[in-house]
Amino acid sequence: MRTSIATVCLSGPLTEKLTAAARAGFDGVEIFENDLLASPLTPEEIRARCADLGLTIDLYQPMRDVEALPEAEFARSLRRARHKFALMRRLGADTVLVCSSVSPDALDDDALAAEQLARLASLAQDFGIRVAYEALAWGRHISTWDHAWRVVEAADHPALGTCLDSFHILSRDGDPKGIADLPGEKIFFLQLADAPRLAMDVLQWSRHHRCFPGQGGFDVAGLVRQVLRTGYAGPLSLEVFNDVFRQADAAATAVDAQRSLRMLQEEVGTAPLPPAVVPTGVAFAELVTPDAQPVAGLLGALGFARAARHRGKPVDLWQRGDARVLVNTGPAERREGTRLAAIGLTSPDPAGAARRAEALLAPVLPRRRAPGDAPLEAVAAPDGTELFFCAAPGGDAPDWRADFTDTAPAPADGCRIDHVALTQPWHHFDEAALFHSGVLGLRPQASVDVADPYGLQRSRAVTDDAGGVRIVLSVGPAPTDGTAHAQHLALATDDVVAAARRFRAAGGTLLPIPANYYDDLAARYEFADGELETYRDLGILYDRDAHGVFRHCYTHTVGRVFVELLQRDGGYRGYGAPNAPVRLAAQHTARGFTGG
Ligand SMILES: O=C(O)c1ccc(O)c(O)c1
Ligand SMILES: [Mg+2]
Repeated sequence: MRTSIATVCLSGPLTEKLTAAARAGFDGVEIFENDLLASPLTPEEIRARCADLGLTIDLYQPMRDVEALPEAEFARSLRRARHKFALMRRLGADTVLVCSSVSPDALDDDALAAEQLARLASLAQDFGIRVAYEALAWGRHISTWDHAWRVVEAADHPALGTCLDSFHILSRDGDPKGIADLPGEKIFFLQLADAPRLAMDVLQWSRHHRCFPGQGGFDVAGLVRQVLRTGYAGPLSLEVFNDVFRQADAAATAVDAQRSLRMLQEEVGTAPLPPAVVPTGVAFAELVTPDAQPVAGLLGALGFARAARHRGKPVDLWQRGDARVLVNTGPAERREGTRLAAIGLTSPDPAGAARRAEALLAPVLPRRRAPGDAPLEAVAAPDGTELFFCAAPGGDAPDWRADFTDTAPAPADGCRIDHVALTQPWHHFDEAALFHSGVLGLRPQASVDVADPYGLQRSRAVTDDAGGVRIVLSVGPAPTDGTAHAQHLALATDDVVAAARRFRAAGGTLLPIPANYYDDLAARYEFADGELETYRDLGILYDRDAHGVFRHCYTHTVGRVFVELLQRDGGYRGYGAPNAPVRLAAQHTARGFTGG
């Protein structure tokens, strides 16, 4: 199906919005009146620009407070409309959106609304224009899709149809079932938006918190399926009012938007995608650093050994048990300090995983192959993290480890990468969750808010069902210090107490946790003799859920990166979220002597 996006979704001047929409692969746009009013281009120039970019203007909007008015006022509506229709001819737009009146002067009179909308449609018809009537969820008298439809049906004018907007329908818990019975040719337009479930005034919710389908809590696909049953043949158009998108880079937002529509189309069956290939494990995490020494110190104290060296690049493989960390000191990587730059994901079908990623607009990375290197497929996540799709060892596909030589034995124990936590740039959070779930086929978990001493941190994990891959995405308060950019690598061990002691004995610094935390723990849980004292001594944090127990502690930070040592017992599923405020505060306190 054709895809369209409202200019209100994107930041910047109109021309930048149009360029971003076209580059991301949209077929058309809805032009918001304010974007046109603020543009130095004439309507003819805007029309030409759209044509050059291969975009159609699918909708012009909105006209407000038009219908169910006393006659003298309605005459003024018609006068306004005549101007707008003349403008639309210059633009080359043939559908106008009229939203249900919010005017205190509007009368609660469906027959009058129908009669006046028919007169408006007659005028529109003279200009070759169609009127799409939409119920705003906060409309004064008409606020539901079925009410708007009844008025359109009563008006019975060929140039009058309805516009369905998923936000207005689903925010009111409207039942979209009856939509399938509408005549498809009378649905003149379909606007799509998702939103998180929030208990707030519906107008504020709509104007500030809409998001792209798949990023909120609405069943947008269910609604689209109903609409498709009618034979609706117009575009799928995104109309998202969102405070973050208004400020974010338009090009990235447009890609995020198009990705969400592609996933939606896959879900409703109108445009298939290469199937998701869910990764089964973390093959490696890659740190890039200008200075190998502090990283080697950290990994060495954690019990890792340098197990191999890349044949052609300054990259070392450090390993402990099943946890593998690449340390890259290549010259091109040195500018940004120590950071977690890449994740290798074990994939049952690396080429298939890359095909899906590409179909979902992930930038495909050059393979940067030296002669003889394993041809690794790689794409970039929205935050720039490189994701490598690695074949499982022992199969037919090339093994990334074949590129490494000087192999030495690594300590064999139960250590593995439990999760990788990546702080997202603030405007990429929803995009990141959609990317990791849609592109990688990982399941998004509930979003949690955690208090940081200087703001609020939101975080959300995406995981495979078996727990082989867990990526924790978070977005923090405005960057005031290093904690806002922090990334971490969480290592699961069979004995976190032993791992913490070993780390400290080897010269590592564990994040000190305030005594008050342990006094509170003592109040909440019963511990065996000496247990709590051990945790207090090592800075180990403790949590329980319905399944089991979680114990974890944190190392000092190198560059942007720190390591969490953890032990999951009895099938504990979370990440110790109740402890996160204490950890964040401790990291703020500790910075300065961490060497970060
Ligand atoms: O918030 C509004 O006013 C508004 C305007 C036009 C729309 O299509 C819409 O869904 C909302
Ligand atoms: Mg709308």
